[in-house]
Amino acid sequence: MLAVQFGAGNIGRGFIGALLAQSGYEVCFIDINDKLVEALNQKRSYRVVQVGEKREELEIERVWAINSRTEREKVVATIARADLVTTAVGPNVLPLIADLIAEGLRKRISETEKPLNIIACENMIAGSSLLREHVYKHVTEQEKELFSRRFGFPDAAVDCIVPNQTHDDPLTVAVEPYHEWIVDGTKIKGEQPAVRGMTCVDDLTPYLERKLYTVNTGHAITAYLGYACGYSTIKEAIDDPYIREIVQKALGETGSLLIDKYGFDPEAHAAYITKIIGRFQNPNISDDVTRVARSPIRKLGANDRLVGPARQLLAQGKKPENLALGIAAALAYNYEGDEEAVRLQQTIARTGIDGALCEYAGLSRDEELVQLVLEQRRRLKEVLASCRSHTH
Ligand SMILES: NC(=O)c1ccc[n+]([C@@H]2O[C@H](COP(=O)([O-])OP(=O)(O)OC[C@H]3O[C@@H](n4cnc5c(N)ncnc54)[C@H](O)[C@@H]3O)[C@@H](O)[C@H]2O)c1
Ligand SMILES: O=P(O)(O)OC[C@@H](O)[C@@H](O)[C@H](O)[C@H](O)CO
Repeated sequence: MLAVQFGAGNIGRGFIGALLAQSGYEVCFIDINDKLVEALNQKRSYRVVQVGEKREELEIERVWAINSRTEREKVVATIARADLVTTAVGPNVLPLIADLIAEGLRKRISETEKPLNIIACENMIAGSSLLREHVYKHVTEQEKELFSRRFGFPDAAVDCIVPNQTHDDPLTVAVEPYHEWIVDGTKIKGEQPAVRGMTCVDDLTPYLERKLYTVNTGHAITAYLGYACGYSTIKEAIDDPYIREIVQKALGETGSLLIDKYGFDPEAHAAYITKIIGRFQNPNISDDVTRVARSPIRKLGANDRLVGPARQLLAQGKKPENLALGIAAALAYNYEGDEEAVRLQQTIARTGIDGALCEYAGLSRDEELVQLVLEQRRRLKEVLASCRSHTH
């Protein structure tokens, strides 16, 4: 069995590629990073280190790579004979790989009738559906019909914290021991892929929203408040009782939404939140706040981890003050090493906070959430004055 994994980065190697290889797939990584591609082809294996209470090392074998910048034909031919295609490249990159996938699927149709599933493992709502839309921009109406019968684009939720790596060996990747991979089983074409650790469900939305609006909401607020308070890592930030309290309250807000919408058991959900905060505190992982805070414009998107739940709560007549504080902190994110942060600050300088929320979060100036965020900006100043890094 052959799996094609777009993205040989942190989650690509540390989680998706590792599970695929452990399930008996030969894994072909597609990436544009010359160093990674060369190293994978030279070594044909890499090490995954699970760092929890216990440390466990796994050698991931039968892997190789193709550089999609220089070897397009090879990528197309490999997709044509693959048994599964997955991606972990970042939501903004999905449109950039769509033409290559379309070409690969076109070639496949000329060679075999076997169905194929393409699963985008990105932190977003309906990532595979979005990838399908982009792929369909590169095919004819007639091809679309055949593609729809033959190729599945099941959406997925993936959860495993994989920080930026700092080993001498460019392929070794340290990951947390926790992981979850849930796929929309109703959109799979042909047989369900046999992947260890992957669960197929009939209704993905509750799982996807639970993950994005708990793990990623909490993570983002920790990162933006942590950055504002001068912390470097997620652990340092969440260990500040002031920040932890706000994160806990924000997750109480998203929790009330999720319990209401999907009927999750309140006690089980409270335990889920506790577990997640414990994951942020993992002493064996050093996760930079700037990794978790990356791409603030994407993270301020209308359905993303901050604005998505905040808008839904307001529609229910609730006032998500802590989410709004998180949004205010995201808007204050001015890290110069992040291209989106720089653009966000330029937009704010030109149009104000409300202008930026209209442009990036799809809000209108008179919307309640905009007012709430403006109010919470004042509270942000108090937080900065009270957090431990400033009081010590
Ligand atoms: N790291 C995590 O903890 C984690 C967990 C769950 C989900 N995710 C999601 O997985 C995705 C990737 O995150 P990551 O942390 O692994 O990022 P990363 O930057 O470590 O990896 C992304 C990889 O994609 C490659 N890439 C970029 N453009 C490409 C292109 N045009 N074609 C092929 N490859 C290309 C990069 O070179 C890089 O190796 C994101 O959507 C992220 O939200 C990450
Ligand atoms: O990958 P992003 O930029 O959407 O979000 C940053 C982190 O919150 C994210 O990568 C988490 O580590 C991951 O989603 C945990 O499952």
